[in-house]
Amino acid sequence: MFVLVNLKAYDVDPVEIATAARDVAEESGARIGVAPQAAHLPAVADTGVETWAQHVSAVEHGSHTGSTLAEAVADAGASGTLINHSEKRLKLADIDAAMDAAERAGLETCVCANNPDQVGAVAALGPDAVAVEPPELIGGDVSVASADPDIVEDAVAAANAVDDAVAVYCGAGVSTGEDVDAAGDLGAEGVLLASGVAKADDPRAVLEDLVSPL
Ligand SMILES: O=C[C@H](O)COP(=O)(O)O
Repeated sequence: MFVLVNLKAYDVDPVEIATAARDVAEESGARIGVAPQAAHLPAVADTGVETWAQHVSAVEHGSHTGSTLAEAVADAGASGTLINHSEKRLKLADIDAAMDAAERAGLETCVCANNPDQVGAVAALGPDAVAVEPPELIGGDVSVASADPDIVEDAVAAANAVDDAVAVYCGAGVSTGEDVDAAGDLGAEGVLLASGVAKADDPRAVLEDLVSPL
């Protein structure tokens, strides 16, 4: 199971969380990634943790002020990127172009989707992974695996029907090892989470708990 921690725009110390994630990954052998703000990518990558971008734009080098260029993200130390997060949604054509940009830059891709139908649609574009996240559960206290297990199983089925090489992650409300375990039981190969770590008093303890069943 991959545990991918998205720091969104939370008021956190990204290096402190990245350092904790690196240590917990090393101690447990679990795969943990951290996706900070784009400006924090180099500092987070310098800790040695697996570093992801939260977004890349559907652009190449050129006159694209304000964009997040995939090549710049890779130069900053990221090895992967989220695309189409529920809080940064794109049109299908732009998801496709952002994936092209990520692949051009050598970034692993995880395309987010709200439901199994969208999972099937974006799986057809050939990302490395898709992450299903019901928007109404994002930021809440109840894990998607408990609140809506069917959506995870249906997302796995939808992705497999299109391309069984595409890994399926799930997210929203994940904050404990029990949640990670339940997600795995439903067929997910990873979890995408944010507030459970970013808003915790002790992020390292949460990370330790998250990987405890792995
Ligand atoms: O990127 C992470 C997801 O939106 C889940 O966020 P959450 O763990 O705060 O529910």
